[in-house]
Order: sequence, then structure tokens, then C-alpha cells
Amino acid sequence: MESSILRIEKLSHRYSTSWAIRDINMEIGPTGIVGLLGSNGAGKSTTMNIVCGALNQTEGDVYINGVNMKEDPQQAKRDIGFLPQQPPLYMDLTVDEYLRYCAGLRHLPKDKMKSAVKEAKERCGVDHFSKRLIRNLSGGYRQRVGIAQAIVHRPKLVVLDEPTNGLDPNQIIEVRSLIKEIARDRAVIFSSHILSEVQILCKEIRMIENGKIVFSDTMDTFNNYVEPHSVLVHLENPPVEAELLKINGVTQVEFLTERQLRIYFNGEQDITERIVAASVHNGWRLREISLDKSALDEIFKQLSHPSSKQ
Ligand SMILES: Nc1ncnc2c1ncn2[C@@H]1O[C@H](COP(=O)(O)OP(=O)(O)OP(=O)(O)O)[C@@H](O)[C@H]1O
Repeated sequence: MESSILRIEKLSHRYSTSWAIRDINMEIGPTGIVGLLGSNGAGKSTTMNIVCGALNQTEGDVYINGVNMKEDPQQAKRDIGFLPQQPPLYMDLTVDEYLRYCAGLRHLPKDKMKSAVKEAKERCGVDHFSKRLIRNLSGGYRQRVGIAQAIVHRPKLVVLDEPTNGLDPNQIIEVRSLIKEIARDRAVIFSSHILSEVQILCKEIRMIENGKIVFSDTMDTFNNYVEPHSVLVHLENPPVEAELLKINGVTQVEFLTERQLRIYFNGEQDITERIVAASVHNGWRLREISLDKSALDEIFKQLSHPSSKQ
């Protein structure tokens, strides 16, 4: 990949006796959000801690903007912003004090500090809380401050470890749109164990399971790969199962309630149209029909099963 901001080569890490990650290769481009998806304990945090220079790997190499993290960590870290799973916030500092402190840690020159802190606050929507103690901010705003410290030195790569964890649904939506905004002019790695979250946000996906990459491609390819094979249907006047099985392509019918059904099909594209047509023709009174997204989680499970490792 030309002008990649991050290149990981044969990265492995062992904690005392067991390997947490094994032979990870990864390359990501200069802008947009890459989702790092994996269940708890898959190895996401280990990978991200090494990428950000917070943990020394057992084997392999990490290059940030072409600079090897092991050989020149100071230079490599200039281009990285990191929000770990536990945001490194100081509760007794105000937002301004904290961000100035973080900018100092990043060796920002004094004359640039004020404008850098202001820009980070504005981009993260915390400008109006400049003088407030972090302790007195809501979880969503604390997370915004966490993201602000990750971008204060204008890094080319920002790594966010489960940044929406523990937030309420409104806060999640707000933090998501903030992440989208900051990814317009830099690369963002976004880790999560929730497939739908990665699907909403990311243009690319790297799936890690048991310490190995099991899927690595664009989100579109992933979605095509895991195309749903069932639809959820609400019929006010449902027929017996045998009638539904007569529809071309339908392989199985599952009654979830009296009127709600899951209909499995064999990959035919126009199954929805055929169900709608059959419903109109037979008077089944169709109320709702949608592709069954929960089936994606099923395929996610299959992909992450050890036997499907690449
Ligand atoms: N400090 C440590 N010492 C020993 N084992 C560890 C340590 N940190 C993580 N591990 C183990 O390494 C493996 C990978 O953990 P890691 O935290 O990287 O996964 P994760 O995908 O980030 O999971 P989570 O979402 O739960 O943080 C797990 O089996 C974990 O138990």
C-alpha cells in the first residue's frame, strides 16, 4: 500500500508463557477509519498498546509513517495519538489544564500550545467546558476530552481502544460522529467487540481472534461476504409453513411469534420481492420485511471460530 501510515510486520507478543498475538500483519492508509474487531481477550489491546509504543513486542515490527517504533520510538510516537481503554484523565485538572499538560508531554512548543489546545477542544466540542474539572464532566464529555488529548499534537494516526464502551446510546452517537470528523484528515484505528458498531463507522475491517487476523478487507467486501441469508417478516395473516416453502428460494421457515417469522433463503437476490408478491397474492397482509442483520453476528461467530483461521 502506498503511503501507508501504519505497517505491522509479523507482530507477536507473549505475556509470561502464553502468546496473546501471533504473526499479525497489517497495513493501513493515511485517512479513514479502520475497525479492529474481536471478542474480549482476542488481542486488540495488546496490538494497540504495541502500535502506540506502550508495550514492547516479543517479535516483529511496527512502522509508523515509515519509522520503526523499536528503533526510533520518539520519532514514531510524534505521529500517533492514543486513547487507551482506560482514558488517562486527571480528575482534579480542568479541561484546559489537562490538555495543556498532554500537549507538554508531546513536546509541543510553548508558542504553538495555545492554538493546538484550542483547536483540539473545538474539534471535540469541549471548548465551553474549558474551565471545568474533568471530575464534573459526564462520561460522554470525558471521552471527548480523551479524544482531544489524542489529537492535540495533530498526529497522522489516532488509535482508539473501545472508545464507546460504557457510554449511553446518545453519547455513543455523539462520540461516533466525532470520530468520523477527526478521521477526515487522518487515519483512525477503532477497536470494538461489537460488529454493528464497526459496520457503521469503518471503511475497512481487521478481525482478530485468538491472537490472529482472521479477516482483513474493506467493509463492503465483509458485508458482501457475510450477506444475510434470512429475512424477518411480520404477517398479520400468516399461512402455514408449507405455503411459505413454496416460494422459490425459501429453504426454511421459523415462527418467532404467531405473526413474526424468520424466513431463510438460499442466496437469491430478489427474495424480498417474491415474498411481497406472494403475500399480496395470498392475502397474508405483510406489515414489515427486513434483512436479518442478527444473522451477521452468526457469521461473525463462524469466522472467528478457530477452525476458520487464515
Ligand atoms: N498483562 C497481561 N498479562 C498476562 N496476560 C495478559 C495481559 N494482558 C492481556 N493478557 C492476555 O492476552 C490475551 C489478549 O488480551 P487483550 O487485552 O489484548 O485482548 P482484547 O482483545 O483487547 O480484549 P478486551 O476487549 O477484553 O480488552 C488475553 O488472553 C489476555 O488474558
